[in-house]
Amino acid sequence: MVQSSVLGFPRMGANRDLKKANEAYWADKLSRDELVKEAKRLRLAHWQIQKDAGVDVIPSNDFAFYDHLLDHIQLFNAVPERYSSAKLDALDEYFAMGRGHQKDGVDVPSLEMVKWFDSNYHYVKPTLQDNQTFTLSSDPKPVREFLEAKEAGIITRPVLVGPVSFLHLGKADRGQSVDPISLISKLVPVYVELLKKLKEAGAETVQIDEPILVQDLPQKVKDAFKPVYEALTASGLPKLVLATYFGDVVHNFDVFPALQGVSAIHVDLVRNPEQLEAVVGKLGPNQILSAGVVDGRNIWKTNFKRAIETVESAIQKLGKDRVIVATSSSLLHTPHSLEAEKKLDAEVKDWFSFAVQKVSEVTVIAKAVTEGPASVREALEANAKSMESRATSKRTNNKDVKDRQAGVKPADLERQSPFPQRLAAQKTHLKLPIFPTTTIGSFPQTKEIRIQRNKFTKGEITAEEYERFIEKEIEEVVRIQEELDLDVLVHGEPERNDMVQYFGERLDGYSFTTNGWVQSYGSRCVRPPIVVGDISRPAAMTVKESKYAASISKKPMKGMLTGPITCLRWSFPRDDVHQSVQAQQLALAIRDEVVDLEAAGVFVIQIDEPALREGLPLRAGEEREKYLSWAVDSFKLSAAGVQDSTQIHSHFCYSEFQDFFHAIAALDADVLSIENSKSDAKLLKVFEDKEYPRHIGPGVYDIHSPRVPSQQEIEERISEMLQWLKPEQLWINPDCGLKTRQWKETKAALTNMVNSAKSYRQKHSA
Ligand SMILES: CN1c2c(nc(N)[nH]c2=O)NC[C@@H]1CNc1ccc(C(=O)N[C@@H](CCC(=O)N[C@@H](CCC(=O)N[C@@H](CCC(=O)O)C(=O)O)C(=O)O)C(=O)O)cc1
Ligand SMILES: N[C@@H](CCS)C(=O)O
Ligand SMILES: [Zn+2]
Repeated sequence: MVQSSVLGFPRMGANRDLKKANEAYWADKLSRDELVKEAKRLRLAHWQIQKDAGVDVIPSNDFAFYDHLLDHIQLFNAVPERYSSAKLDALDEYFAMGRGHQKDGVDVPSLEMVKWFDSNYHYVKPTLQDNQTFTLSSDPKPVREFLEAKEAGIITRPVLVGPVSFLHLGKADRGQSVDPISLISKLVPVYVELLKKLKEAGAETVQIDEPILVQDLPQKVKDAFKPVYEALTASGLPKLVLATYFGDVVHNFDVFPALQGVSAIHVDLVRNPEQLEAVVGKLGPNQILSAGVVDGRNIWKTNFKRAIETVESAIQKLGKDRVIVATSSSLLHTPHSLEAEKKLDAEVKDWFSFAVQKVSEVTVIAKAVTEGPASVREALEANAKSMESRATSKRTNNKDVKDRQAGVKPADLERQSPFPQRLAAQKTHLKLPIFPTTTIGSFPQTKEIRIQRNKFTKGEITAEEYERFIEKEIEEVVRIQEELDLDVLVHGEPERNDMVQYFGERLDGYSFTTNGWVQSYGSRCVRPPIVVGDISRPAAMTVKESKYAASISKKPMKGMLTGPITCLRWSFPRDDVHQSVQAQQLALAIRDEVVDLEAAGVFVIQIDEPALREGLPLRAGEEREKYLSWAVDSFKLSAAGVQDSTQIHSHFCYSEFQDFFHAIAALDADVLSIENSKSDAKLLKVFEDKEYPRHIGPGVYDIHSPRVPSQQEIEERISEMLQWLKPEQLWINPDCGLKTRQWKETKAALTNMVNSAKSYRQKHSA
């Protein structure tokens, strides 16, 4: 019999229940016990969904209050001393690492959070010390949750992040120089102890994720697999299913001999179906293939015919007992259920499948290959109809869009003049001081803003009433920025539910959901819009708000747009057309918006591209360069329609730009704002080394945490930056937008930031 399996289920619940519970707990509106109870309810509900659908292998320990890497940090007592010494309750210590803690005399910033591979999910980086030790927590979460499911009558397969990935995805703490992988021999005994405890609890099999196997790995990391998996596959421990996802493992086949002891290897056959044959050829004589054929990263219905063919071809070589049908990755990256979508157009709804539906898909495919297609004939016929409907839909063939794309010329990608001329024109036009201050766009999205938007969406207030409310918000944000004495103002983005969803809702070729939430980090969720056809802009999207904001202040107003790559990456893209085509369609739509903003009197325009980096193919090489070429072209096409005197900003909220610096430089943006407050300022050295000529605002404080940075702290940060950047180049801004913050901390932090800039201006003129 071919088993069906799910690698992980979304944690938030049908109605973002976990987000609501976490946030209520943080606001002292929910007790610890109530939060714990709610988490248990969600876990049980999610296991039950999978059990009811008939999934054979159901995961546990895929739940996390905040993030699963953070769970492992606490599980192995790899908690940096600044948190453990605060003597907080275990749950509060956990949240302190995730989001910082500034209460009752304890003041600790959060640990660094970075993108989970090429997804829009963020994980907390294991942050390691030179004298790092690991011990197993006294009440290990994976065991606790396994027993919880068992008590409910569900035997699960616990999921762990593997030790090699845990360390390789980590880093040395600030001021430490430890090479994370050198700690492997200290960590492995803790995994062994944990596996023993899981076995004692009744876990026969454990899923151990080693997703780094899809990346290029240094030899020493590859070498670590052998001793690790010898130890973890010793007798008396549960069987291991080693899971990889988001790429192919063929380039790491030299590691496979080290994995001979694991009972199964999971590979992503949605992303890289071509690896199937090679992987099958590399399996040991009894090893099982877990075939990831149901996409954990997108919302399209699985093409059953294609998936069944893939699984059948594995069965032909391995036999039915050595193949498992699985999701390609955890379903963490998909919304909970399509059932909640009452407003979706019926045509496109028929093309989609969210987590709950995907769970059923794995069971249908497993049944089809076990008992034959006749056993699921109805499901196969319905699926074939959906595939046919999508392939022949009018939505995907917009002649006007295609004609415009065909007419794009190389000159459309270039600004009128090189940077020095533009800079001169912008100086005259904008008259900014040295160390100019600005923010990244959004200001706090208060409860009141969300309530009003909700009322508008439900038709409880009119468009006019909502517009008036937004104008009032903009006016207030502008006044506050004037009081703070910022130099380049923003309108605050109060009208935007999300920086991508907002644009998706205004562009033709997109569909959007009412409840299709996906966790981005911690309690924060996004509702990615879905690209269902060719994209075009039926009308201006942001001009009204930016024009209004510009009209009520004498200071320069920065217009705020989301760039083509970010719009694409943070949407669910089409899988029937290359992403470069979708990006160019988006670029043309945004170009029109940029030109309209300039015509409306907005002469500083920021085109955010925070997703540019996460789109990088995971391995270096030709694919990466191809991606960067079309991605950079899309950005340039979106930005180049303006005069020299109009200043184009771009924003990236990450600091890992070394490996594609040439692409950042090629964007030719006049000003870049980047995340930097939580990384080593010496990362900025690359700007000096490469003699980067344009202006840069490395974030001077972290916006993910409610913590207020002191003026001294910000000045120290600026001083570090000035080791690598020229004063004339440096802008002073936070790491990212302020939408997740409260006003109180926002004003306090920006006051300190503006004062720091002023202090530097004085030092500079002295
Ligand atoms: C900058 N980042 C973004 C990423 N991806 C995006 N798509 N967008 C981003 O901004 N990736 C990287 C980073 C970090 N990520 C995030 C992600 C999400 C948030 C965030 O603040 N999310 C909000 C939801 C935002 C939103 O869409 N809000 C809507 C709906 C609000 C709502 O919940 N309404 C209620 C009713 C009103 C009420 O009573 O409150 C409801 O529907 O029940 C809106 O504003 O209209 C979140 O809350 O998680 C930040 C950074
Ligand atoms: N302009 C956006 C960028 C986020 S990456 C904001 O400020 O929220
Ligand atoms: Zn950002």
